[in-house]
Amino acid sequence: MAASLKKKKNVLIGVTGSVAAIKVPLIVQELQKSEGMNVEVRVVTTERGAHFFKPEELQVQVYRDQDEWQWQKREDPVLHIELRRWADVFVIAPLDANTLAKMAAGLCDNLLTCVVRCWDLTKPLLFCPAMNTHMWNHPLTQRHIDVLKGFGYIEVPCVEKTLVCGDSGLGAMAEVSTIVAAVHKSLRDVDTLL
Ligand SMILES: CC(C)(CO)[C@@H](O)C(=O)NCCC(=O)N/C=C\S
Repeated sequence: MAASLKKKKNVLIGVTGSVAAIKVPLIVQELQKSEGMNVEVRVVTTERGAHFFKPEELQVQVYRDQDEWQWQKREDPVLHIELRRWADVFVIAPLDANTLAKMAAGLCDNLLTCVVRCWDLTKPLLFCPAMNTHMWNHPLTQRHIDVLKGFGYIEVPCVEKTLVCGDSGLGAMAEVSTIVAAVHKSLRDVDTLL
């Protein structure tokens, strides 16, 4: 069946303030290809995340904190609720240490963490940690990751690399191909569930 006839799947990509966000344009491109699937991609970024890529170059809808404050009157939509309804899958790539901690504690002080805080736990939420090795090795990291996995969120584990700051070790975001494959798997799993 032609991809266009397949049921459209909506993928929301969350972007936070790790230097790995330089890979976001690649992730978007690969997900838009998605052979044999009809995938629509949108992006929600934190202000720190937007530092690492040019939202206007992505050719997809990119939501930022200020978009939440277009709300003026009672009947206006609430953006983080609209995004939770729209998305079939939510993949946060990269997930920096700060937003990891916020998610584990239920903080929701920006658009991205508000979508997380109201997320429909019957839909897949994938997270791709990315941080300096010394941050990764702090015991808080695994403690927070275990909390997220306790909610049923799916970890796409970081990998060992010589990081941009010169440190070597764990903390690098998973490869783009790994992230895309994990999203495709969760989309197929959602299909079999429905
Ligand atoms: C940027 C990329 C993808 C290049 O291969 C890789 O170094 C990475 O995932 N880094 C994320 C770790 C990080 O945020 N380091 C911050 C200070 S060292």
